[in-house]
Amino acid sequence: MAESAEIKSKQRDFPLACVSQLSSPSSSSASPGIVRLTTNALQIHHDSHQIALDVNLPDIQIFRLGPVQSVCTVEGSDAGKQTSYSRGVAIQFRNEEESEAFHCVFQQWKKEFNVQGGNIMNGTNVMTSKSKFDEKIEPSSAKMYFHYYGQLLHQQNMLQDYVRTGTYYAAVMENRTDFFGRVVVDVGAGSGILSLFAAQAGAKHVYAIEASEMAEYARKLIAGNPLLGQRITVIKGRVEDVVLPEKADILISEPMGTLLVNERMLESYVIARDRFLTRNGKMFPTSGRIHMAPFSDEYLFVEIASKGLFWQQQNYYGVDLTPLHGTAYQGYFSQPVVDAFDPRLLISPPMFHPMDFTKIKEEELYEIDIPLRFIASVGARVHGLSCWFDVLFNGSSVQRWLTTAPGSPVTHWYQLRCVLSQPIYVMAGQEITGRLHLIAHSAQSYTIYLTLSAKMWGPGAEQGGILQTSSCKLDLKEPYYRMSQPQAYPSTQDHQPQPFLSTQDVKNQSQDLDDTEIMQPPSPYSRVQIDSFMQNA
Ligand SMILES: C[S@@+](CC[C@H](N)C(=O)[O-])C[C@H]1O[C@@H](n2cnc3c(N)ncnc32)[C@H](O)[C@@H]1O
Repeated sequence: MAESAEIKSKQRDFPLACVSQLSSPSSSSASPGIVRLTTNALQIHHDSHQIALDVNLPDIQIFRLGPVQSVCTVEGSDAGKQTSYSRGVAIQFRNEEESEAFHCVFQQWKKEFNVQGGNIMNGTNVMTSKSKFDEKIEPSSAKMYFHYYGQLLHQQNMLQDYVRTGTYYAAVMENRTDFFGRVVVDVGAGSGILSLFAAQAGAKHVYAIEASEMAEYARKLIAGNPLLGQRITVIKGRVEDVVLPEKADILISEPMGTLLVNERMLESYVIARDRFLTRNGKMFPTSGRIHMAPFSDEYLFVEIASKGLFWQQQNYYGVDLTPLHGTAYQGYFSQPVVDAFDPRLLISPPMFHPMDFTKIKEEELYEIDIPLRFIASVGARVHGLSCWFDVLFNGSSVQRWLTTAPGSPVTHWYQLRCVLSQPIYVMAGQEITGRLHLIAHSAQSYTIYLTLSAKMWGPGAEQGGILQTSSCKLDLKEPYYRMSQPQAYPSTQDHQPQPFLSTQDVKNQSQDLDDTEIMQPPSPYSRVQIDSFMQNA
């Protein structure tokens, strides 16, 4: 690609020896048109269509140059000019426009990274002004969060969720046209798997942004797949902070946490959209929905209520524990339960709260207020609200859903249930109203406020009945993980979400499963007419 050329900076007399390999300036996977530069002591010398850069340390910064006339690299040190460098790059542009375009990007980058006198002051690609991420998130939370994702075992856990990873693969491959020849940004790339999928689908270039130490492993994985890897650039940093040299045609990401919003990574996805995506660019996933329905599960309720019994001992080694019983009891009910439950536990058709990732504002994710209204299909004690989510890949060729609904193939997200310490009773046909109010907190999660109400029939019904209301406050950051083995549901790859199976499907599956694989016996109160859900869903 690059031709040998003798280039000399007119500003400084650079001893440039020329080589003919564009990829020479960096150790790994430079692509045509991209120069990777190590940048701790970067200087730029610009003379019309020529640039020379001194580069020293191995922090990598990337400039997408567009077509360049020639690129030369040089090894050595410019001791006579009081500048030392281990490697230098000289770039000659074909015309003034290309040169100007490069300089615009370079000046913006210098400003954002506080590069003074050719040196990056903080030595990394982190902005010195307080980042949007730091304004919202406690440093201790962020540290633990990125430490978690920096470990291969946790990335493996996600990769081994075949419903998840398989759906992403299918969504990308079935919509190759959305990736072919396009610039892609992988938001929170982790191991780099989605970047590699995008490259398989023919992406022109993929920027894989990853904040944790996993970025190093991603580089390794990508370097080990050179045919794809030559079109992928891993950038270690947070999407709130890194600067990209060009806009993306499509974003790909897996930013979903429990209840869709846990981890608050959706906000980073939206920030990435505003920072990197071209107007009318695509997002994979494109939108999501939080689904909710009241459930009845006596076994779960008794299990949680019993946990606090320990604190009812009046003689624990001579100590009366009962003063803490109330606090412990409430504490157990403040943990949302994460498990895969039988959809027959639902007592009404679900409702959902939609989110369009292409339009939603980041601030709208700080507080999510959902009014609730259900009609009970059966008479039962309502023990709380169950929640799950799905996301849509709205491809140009195929619309593919990834669902985490109860009764669908189990994912590593399972489902989430908020359990009331005071259940309410409803009759079939009765209206249940309430509110699910999620307030984001600085530990990358949400406080959940749930209220469910129903009007009791019977005495007083003529006046509108007696209102039963039950409320609870939960911390999404502190769930009670109650999962057993994943259930052996057959994997479906249908294009539409199937939040519910028919009653017959559920029966058939129960017969297919070993007893040990069934999560819990159905609640005696779970006489749900699932077929009616299908009609209403
Ligand atoms: C759920 S994992 C998904 C990883 C990978 N994309 C996949 O599908 O297997 C999310 C990844 O995003 C990274 N991440 C989260 N917030 C980020 C941010 N603000 N900037 C960059 N990376 C982030 C995490 O470190 C983590 O590796």
